[in-house]
Amino acid sequence: MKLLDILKFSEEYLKKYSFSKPRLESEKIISHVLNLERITLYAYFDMELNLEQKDKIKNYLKAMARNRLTFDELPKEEISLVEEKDCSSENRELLQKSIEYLNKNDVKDSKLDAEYIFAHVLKVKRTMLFMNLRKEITLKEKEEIKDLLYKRAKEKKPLQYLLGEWEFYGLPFKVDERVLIPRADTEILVEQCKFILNEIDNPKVLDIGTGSGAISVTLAKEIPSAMVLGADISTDALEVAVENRKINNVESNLKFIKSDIFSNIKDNDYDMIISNPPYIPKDEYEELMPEVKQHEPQGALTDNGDGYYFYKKISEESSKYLKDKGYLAFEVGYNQAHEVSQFMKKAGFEIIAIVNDYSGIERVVIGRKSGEEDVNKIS
Ligand SMILES: C[S@@+](CC[C@H](N)C(=O)[O-])C[C@H]1O[C@@H](n2cnc3c(N)ncnc32)[C@H](O)[C@@H]1O
Repeated sequence: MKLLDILKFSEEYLKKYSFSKPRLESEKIISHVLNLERITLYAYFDMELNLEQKDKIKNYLKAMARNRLTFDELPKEEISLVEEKDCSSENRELLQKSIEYLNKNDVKDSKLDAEYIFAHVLKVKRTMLFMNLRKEITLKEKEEIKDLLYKRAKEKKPLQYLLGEWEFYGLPFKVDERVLIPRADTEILVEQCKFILNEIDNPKVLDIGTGSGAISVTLAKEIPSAMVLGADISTDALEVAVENRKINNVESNLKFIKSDIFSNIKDNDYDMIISNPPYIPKDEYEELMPEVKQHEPQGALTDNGDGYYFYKKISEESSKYLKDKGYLAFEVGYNQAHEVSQFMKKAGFEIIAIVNDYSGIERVVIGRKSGEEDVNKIS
């Protein structure tokens, strides 16, 4: 398109919006974009405009029409919006190449992971990424993206550790290699426990193997009247849990304690004991994908045995720490629900719910301690 054509187009456009001097306004826009004196424009009528110049002129026209303002009246913010180089296509291409790189390196959710990495570096929400691709990605940001992509593709570092944070039950959690990454399955455990705890006045809850504090923090946040104690054998994990307590502002009703299962637990009046313990059998642990095996803490994943050590131990000892009719709630691994229920029944718990996860796998087992009367009946 030649300069004269764009001048005519611009004049017609402004006429449609009833601008009083459409020709003059058009000349002002064009001379500004081409960095020419307005009175010399006629000498360049045959000049071909490039795509960027044409886009800029059109964007000025749109801004003037939208705001009902002349070129001289446009506010600074509108001008900088138009002047900003639109890097969308360049940035989309970079994103696409990044997805392909992750794909080639066997990263399963390559598209999602690349989008999360871009959003993290550009400091925007992933859902808002595409609206934020106009701006130029700086060299420093590109280097950061490259580094994260490499770690994800070659070192198989989980996305959550790369980002340093992850959402659980809609709440923000700091995560790093000191703790297990909170899983969506565990949200089902939290949801079920919440239903029960909401029916109890000022419930007292113990979370064994608290890790990042995902379960403890969420329950303390969701049920402000609850008093929650999160226990873990790992000092490293407890440090992260303390940070997450602060991030989520639940310091008043959540405490943490270092404890080897019940070794440091003193109170015997809990309304509920919850645990998502290490439940992967040793032989299955060896087969885990590199993301999990090489990066997540081994002590959070496996009991180095048949996978039932913690269920058995916690079931046997929980009664001492629970009120009568108190609850014991477990997250369980694939095919473990039946065996875990047996341990719980043997220890005097009535199974009140077995809940499936989103894939239809039995994921949560909840039991209730028999009251004194029931215990008498059994004995
Ligand atoms: C599967 S992770 C669960 C983490 C967190 N509760 C969650 O659901 O995301 C198990 C946790 O149990 C802890 N753990 C392992 N052995 C333990 C023990 N003997 N006593 C207490 N906690 C233990 C690990 O350090 C780890 O944080």
